[in-house]
Amino acid sequence: MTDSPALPAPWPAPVAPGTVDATVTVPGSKSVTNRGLVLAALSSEPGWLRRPLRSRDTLLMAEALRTLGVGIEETASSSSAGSAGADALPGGGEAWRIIPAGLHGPATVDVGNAGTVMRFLPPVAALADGPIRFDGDPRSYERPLDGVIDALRVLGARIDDDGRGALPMTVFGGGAVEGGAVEIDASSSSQFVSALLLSAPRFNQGVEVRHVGAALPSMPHIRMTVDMLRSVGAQVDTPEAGGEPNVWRVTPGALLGRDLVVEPDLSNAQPFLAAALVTGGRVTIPDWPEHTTQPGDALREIFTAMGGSCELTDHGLTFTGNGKIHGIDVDLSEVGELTPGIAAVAALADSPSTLRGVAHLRLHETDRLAALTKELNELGGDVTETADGLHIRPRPLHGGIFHTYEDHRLATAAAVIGLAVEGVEVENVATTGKTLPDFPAMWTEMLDPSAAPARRA
Ligand SMILES: O=C(O)C1=C[C@@H](OP(=O)(O)O)[C@@H](O)[C@H](O)C1
Ligand SMILES: C=C(OP(=O)(O)O)C(=O)O
Repeated sequence: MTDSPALPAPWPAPVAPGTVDATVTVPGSKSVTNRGLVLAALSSEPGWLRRPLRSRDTLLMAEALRTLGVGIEETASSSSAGSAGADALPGGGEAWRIIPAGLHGPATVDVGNAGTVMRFLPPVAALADGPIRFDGDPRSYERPLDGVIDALRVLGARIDDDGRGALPMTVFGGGAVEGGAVEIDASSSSQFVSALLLSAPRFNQGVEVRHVGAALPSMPHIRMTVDMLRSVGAQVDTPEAGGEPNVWRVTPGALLGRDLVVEPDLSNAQPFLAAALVTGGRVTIPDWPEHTTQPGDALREIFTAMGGSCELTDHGLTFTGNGKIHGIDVDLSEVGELTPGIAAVAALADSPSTLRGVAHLRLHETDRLAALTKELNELGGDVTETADGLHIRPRPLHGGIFHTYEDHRLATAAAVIGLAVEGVEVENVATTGKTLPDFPAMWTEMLDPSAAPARRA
């Protein structure tokens, strides 16, 4: 948890020159893009992903699928336009055309530090032919994967790991997975459940996943998995649809190639909405979906409870701050990825906050509870870790380096603090590239909309 000498100079987080008044177009959802890629790769016909997120996590997913034999091509705006060639991924066509093919090894998958890649792809690899090695950033070795590894073994896959139930590992794909019933403890990550459900239509017997153990976090992300599976023709039984609690069933069957438009990433909208709250200004996020399974939608309620108001219109979601920020006592277990941004706002509030239900954040990109506590306290804050969250007592803060631990959401949280506190410097702001590569420029543009043309020129 120290500075790396190789890192560039920290980014001076700009203090808000006044009340923010901006419209911020947020790129596509990481969670939708990576599910869309996996489902399209497993389909029986080509599909489209429009306005996909292009960030480290999604490019790693695309690259891994290509390594396994899937075609992913950059295209212009419509399906009648020709492909720009398979090597154009990181740049910017408007859509990806995904052409499923026989999945095969030998291959090596770099998961980076992407939970979606390290959890969603091993079941895909088990369906492939040949050995597929999984490796990633040092932190990926520490993030839990046992639920996926153990379940795949029960369902008929062969996996060699070093016995810790974590990366690095090799999946020896046998070209098919028998599937069937399996019990897992997914209390450390909902992504275990999502991972098994996403590939299950291709298992010989489909799957019945039963979660046993402490409460499951991030339920909206499991609903997102179920909705997206159904949208490509899969049959899924869920607890919500009158089934047994904590049991999901997927019937084997072919998946359809679809044309999917990716919603903006509502969790990445968070720092911009927070800017309206913190400065008493107004921020509009275009294309905010009326109905969504994204956890970021909960910000409408959470940030309204902390001050200000929001309105969803044809123009998008407009959040208007009123110059006051109130503390909050809230269970974030369903929306854990919002915790760093809520903690930042809470540190600037007029009363204490308690953020609960997020013990599993200790196993995210970094130990988020420890990192938030340390970094906010080093700026003069008064934050204590609880068994399952944070207690935040606002204090006058001062400037200093905010370390980010290769965690995109720590970096964006620091930028929110910097709006109100002079001299906050964000270490390794480039780590926002995990899900939002353009963050520093978007932030500057939000504070000074006249900067927009220069950036685009
Ligand atoms: O399935 C997904 O896309 C995600 C599920 C959640 O993971 P956990 O359940 O591990 O918190 C969330 O925090 C992560 O950012 C994305
Ligand atoms: C926890 C997160 O990511 P991952 O998909 O790597 O789990 C996150 O984006 O907040």
